[in-house]
Amino acid sequence: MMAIEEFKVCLLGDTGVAKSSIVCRFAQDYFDHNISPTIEVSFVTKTAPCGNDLHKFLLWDTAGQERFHSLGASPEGY
Ligand SMILES: Nc1nc2c(ncn2[C@@H]2O[C@H](COP(=O)(O)OP(=O)(O)OP(=O)(O)O)[C@@H](O)[C@H]2O)c(=O)[nH]1
Repeated sequence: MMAIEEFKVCLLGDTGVAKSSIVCRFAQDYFDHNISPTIEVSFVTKTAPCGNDLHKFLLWDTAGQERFHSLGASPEGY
């Protein structure tokens, strides 16, 4: 039986440093030239095989713009 290992990743950083673009490329293998700024926080999951196991990534993409108060917006906290 396959084991599932879970990884929790939170991206933090100034606005425009490409946090969302990295998540988009990682989760969907896609690049959007006109990607919108993140508001508060977005959550994405990606599961990928690794050897005989599965790796599940839980990704929190926070807003870089201070006015969105992303660190206080997560219902689960960090
Ligand atoms: N040329 C180029 N532009 C990039 C690259 N990665 C991201 N960008 C652009 O940089 C800008 C900001 O990218 P985002 O991913 O929205 O940055 P962010 O850190 O998530 O920004 P916030 O959501 O405001 O926190 C966007 O216009 C992207 O298209 C890259 O590798 N090359």
